[in-house]
Amino acid sequence: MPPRCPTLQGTLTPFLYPVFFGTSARGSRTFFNTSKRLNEGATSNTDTLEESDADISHLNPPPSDYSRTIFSDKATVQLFAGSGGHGCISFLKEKYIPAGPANGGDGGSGGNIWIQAVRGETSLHKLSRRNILRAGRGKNGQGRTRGGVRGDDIIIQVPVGTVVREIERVDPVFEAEQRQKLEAGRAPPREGEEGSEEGANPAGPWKWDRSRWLLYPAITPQDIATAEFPRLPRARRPAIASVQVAAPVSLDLSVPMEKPLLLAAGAVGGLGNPHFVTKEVPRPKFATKGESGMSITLELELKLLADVGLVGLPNAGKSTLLRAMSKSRARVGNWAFTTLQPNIGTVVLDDYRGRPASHSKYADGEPRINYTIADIPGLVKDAHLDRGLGISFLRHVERARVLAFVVDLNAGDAVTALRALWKEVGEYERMKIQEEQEKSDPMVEWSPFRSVDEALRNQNETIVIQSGPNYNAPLTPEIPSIAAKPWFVVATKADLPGTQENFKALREYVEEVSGGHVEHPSGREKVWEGKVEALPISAINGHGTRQITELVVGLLDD
Ligand SMILES: Nc1nc2c(ncn2[C@@H]2O[C@H](COP(=O)(O)OP(=O)(O)OP(=O)(O)O)[C@@H](O)[C@H]2O)c(=O)[nH]1
Ligand SMILES: [Mg+2]
Repeated sequence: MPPRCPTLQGTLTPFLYPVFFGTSARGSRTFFNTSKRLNEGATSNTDTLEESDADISHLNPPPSDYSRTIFSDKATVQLFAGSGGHGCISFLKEKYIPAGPANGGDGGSGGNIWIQAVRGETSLHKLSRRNILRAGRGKNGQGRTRGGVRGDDIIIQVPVGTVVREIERVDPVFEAEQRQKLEAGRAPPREGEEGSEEGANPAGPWKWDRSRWLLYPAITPQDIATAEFPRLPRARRPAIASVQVAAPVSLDLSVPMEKPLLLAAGAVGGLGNPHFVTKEVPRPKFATKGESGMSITLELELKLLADVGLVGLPNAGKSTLLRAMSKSRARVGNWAFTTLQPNIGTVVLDDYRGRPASHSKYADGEPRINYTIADIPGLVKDAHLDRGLGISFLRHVERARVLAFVVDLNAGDAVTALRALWKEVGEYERMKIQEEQEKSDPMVEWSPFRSVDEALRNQNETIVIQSGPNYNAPLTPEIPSIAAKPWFVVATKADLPGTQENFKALREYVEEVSGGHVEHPSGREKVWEGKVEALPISAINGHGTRQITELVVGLLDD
């Protein structure tokens, strides 16, 4: 493993504050030497870029250079799995066989709905605009025992980092199963008492159920009245339903998926008339209709997965920093709330032009070639009381592995700003824990009486109080506390005059926090115990960004 942030003390942007680092000439040599050592002779493209002011026009861009991306991090969608096609009523008819046997095919099953987290997607805006997604309906069966064609499937592709929660589910097959169970357990009617409203005697004969049976077109109303139907087949599920995500859906899609996951299986098709051939009824003039597809309402929430999350007050210079470190074209402006939605930038460590620019490795041993930074709208004081844009955007940095607190050295006391930021982060965490607790509070399941009769007999009303979390598949991994994440402070606008004192005070404060001499700004007990760095930078000139990369790579490797 490479030494973590090897000579950070010696390389702390000496060109910004030479006073802190001895003479400027010695300081800059140290910087280049360190870079050389770190890169082991790598082509110093980045060095030259960073140290010269040649290509910094993109850091203070004209409005034409902003990219405007459509972004949405929340969506509620209603999914309809495909209904099954109807069975067919048909009879063989050939030259010398005028009235042959039944040969109607079964209906095709409805389309399934899948979900897959993929790398290319970055936002949920397509889903939030659609709202309703319907898989294809299965086609009806045909004569000559030809089955209906399956309905078209839908694959919902979402960005990596999407959390999916179920809000509502209507599953006709489940309801039919419950009804059948209920009927099976029902006490036989007492003497002199009428049967149920369906008039179904368990032993038959059964009457026509309009919603389930399909009749031969030539059948007359008299035929229907007198005809006896066989018992309705049980509600069926397709075989693929066995791999369906267990209800209620609760998924955390935090890695790209090779194969999609089945959310809702399409319903099975109806049965053709050959299924109902008996000795008494050799030519049945009925078939069953396809099952109706289930519908699920899902709430999707995107929590961006970046390695570094930038947390700062509005106008602190977060977006400029992102532009300085990556190819992001985030909007920059000298007013608060320039950024209205999160931006992600990728810092390339290895541009494949020479030897690798870092010896950093991912957990699986692969060399790290880049890392990502998330820039979010600025937090204001009392953001947790819904001031400014609120703290909802913090969920995008909540999952970042490293937090970078961006403090403007030219906007008042930097220590106060840093403490205010930590306070908002702490409030966000407190609210989140409270929300999680509410979610896992006991749920009451209540199935009411279905008829006056049941109420009089006091049957079938059940109240089940489930204890513990109601999600039986809690895929959401345990997220470590935000205060336990590695963090550092980026002090921006260090190029402006009169910022030195402010930075000095900030650095002293941060050192005291690291040494445990003052209370951690989050006010929490369990906090990250590493050494907190404060890096002075001038993002607008591209100065000091390399130190951030060195520090981040070291922290990511830990
Ligand atoms: N002098 C100087 N100005 C800077 C520096 N970094 C950013 N600025 C300026 O500060 C202003 C705000 O920069 P932004 O990057 O838009 O700030 P932000 O934190 O993203 O702001 P919001 O998105 O509104 O939260 C812009 O006018 C930048 O040009 C710096 O290092 N030095
Ligand atoms: Mg911004």
